[in-house]
Amino acid sequence: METDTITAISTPIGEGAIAIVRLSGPKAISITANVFKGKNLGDVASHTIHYGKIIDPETKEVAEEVMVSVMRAPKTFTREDVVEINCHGGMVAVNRVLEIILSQGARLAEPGEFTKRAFLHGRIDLSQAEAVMDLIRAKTDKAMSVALKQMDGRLSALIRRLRQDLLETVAHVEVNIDYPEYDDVEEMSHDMMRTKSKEVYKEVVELLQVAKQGKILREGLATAIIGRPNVGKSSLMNTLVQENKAIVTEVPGTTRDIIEEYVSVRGVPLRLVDTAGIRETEDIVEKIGVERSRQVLKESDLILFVLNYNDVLSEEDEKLFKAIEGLDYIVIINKTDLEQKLDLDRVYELAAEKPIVITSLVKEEGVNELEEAIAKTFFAGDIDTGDLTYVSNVRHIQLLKQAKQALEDAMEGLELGLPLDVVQIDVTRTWELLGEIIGDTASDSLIDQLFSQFCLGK
Ligand SMILES: Nc1nc2c(c(=O)[nH]1)N(C=O)[C@@H](CNc1ccc(C(=O)N[C@@H](CCC(=O)O)C(=O)O)cc1)CN2
Ligand SMILES: Nc1nc2c(ncn2[C@@H]2O[C@H](COP(=O)(O)OP(=O)(O)OP(=O)(O)O)[C@@H](O)[C@H]2O)c(=O)[nH]1
Repeated sequence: METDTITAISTPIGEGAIAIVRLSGPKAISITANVFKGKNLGDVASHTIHYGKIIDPETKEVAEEVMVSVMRAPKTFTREDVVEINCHGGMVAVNRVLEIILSQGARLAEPGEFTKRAFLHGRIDLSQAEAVMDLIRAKTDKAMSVALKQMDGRLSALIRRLRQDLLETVAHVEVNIDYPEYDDVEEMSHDMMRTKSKEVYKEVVELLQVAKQGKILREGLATAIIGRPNVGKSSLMNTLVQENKAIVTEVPGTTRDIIEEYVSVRGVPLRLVDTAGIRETEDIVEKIGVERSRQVLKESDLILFVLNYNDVLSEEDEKLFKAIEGLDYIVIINKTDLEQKLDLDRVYELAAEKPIVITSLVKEEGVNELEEAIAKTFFAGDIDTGDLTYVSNVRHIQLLKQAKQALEDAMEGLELGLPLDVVQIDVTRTWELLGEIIGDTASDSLIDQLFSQFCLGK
């Protein structure tokens, strides 16, 4: 059965200068040629662009004035024939072209289907495809550089090398199982398995060590600003936003509007989530109690707890300290331009080892110190996306954790002197888990699910 030719609008919905209808598949060129008035697209060289008009096959009228790019397999995004019709921006014109293309036998692409074809045809692996999505969603420079490196195949190359090592070990052991009469082979295999497992283990642990940072760079730290009424929470939010504004996204929620402000503090993306829920944290403890407040606040990666220098420590403040015990938080003592009423000794006692920053937001004092404290909470020193391979995707982190466990099992088995064919099960399992990251051992349903999260037209 011939592969379908798929099509979609690959530019964002709404008005723009130009909008692109993309086609991929064996009939991409002939379908377009059927409705294109201009050069015969069947004859043009690959990777060339042509001016012409799209003709409505029913009315024979000109539907759009366009530029058409023709790219022939296999050197294309999907490794199939690809055509891109550049239309005038505006939804009516592009939709009309899309409908005409659909009427000629192309089918509407599913979300992520172009990228999925690139994956199925081996141009990119699964982790690279996921990085394409990350790149689109990147909110800060650092997040983008992590995604670009993953797209480049850096993580893939590392994973492939580890899998190759494991495979060789397993192959070695297989030989041993086939020829059990040679004692020294048994011992050699044992040693090799131990050495290799340890080596791979070390690299998996290293990947996981920076993964927390990778995830932060990719998703941003969900940050809550809490404190009693009037302590300066909004002022703090405004200060951080004005100084570090990255991108504002308004996500119209179904029940209520959530406004997310992304700020980049020394390269650390903070997602300041300003929801009704979090704004209410001022009296959240009163309303729902310490334990439940804690459950709510646990959703945040970072809590900025603001206190008033000009007011005594209240029972409410003490309760808030209880609610955030053990979470990542920074205490901000604000309004230091006013008279001291706050019992600082008590604050230091309650905050224990957590960073405390003194600010006067009206005077713009202490903001630098606060930014430094934020950066230091998650990254020792400056963030360097240079040489490290950051795993940032939750799915990859999950798989690496499982691989780490399987390797621990293997190493324990070796210590206990279990037979090699038993230990080998754990090593093979590690090999499979790592393969899932790049898609070599991923199931069809997982692949479908991952690509369906992509945007339409990508
Ligand atoms: N117009 C347009 N712009 C775009 C894209 C696109 O599909 N169309 N891209 C879509 O994301 C991105 C570019 N990514 C691409 C990645 C690979 C190939 C590609 O054809 N690769 C071939 C060979 C390339 C060559 O060496 O000539 C290959 O790897 O075999 C094309 C685009 C961003 N800009
Ligand atoms: N003197 C002084 N006033 C400040 C400082 N920071 C904020 N304020 C003032 O304190 C008042 C309350 O500040 P907000 O930022 O609205 O405080 P909030 O915690 O968001 O208040 P609620 O929304 O009521 O919970 C405003 O009048 C601010 O101008 C400061 O460092 N010194």
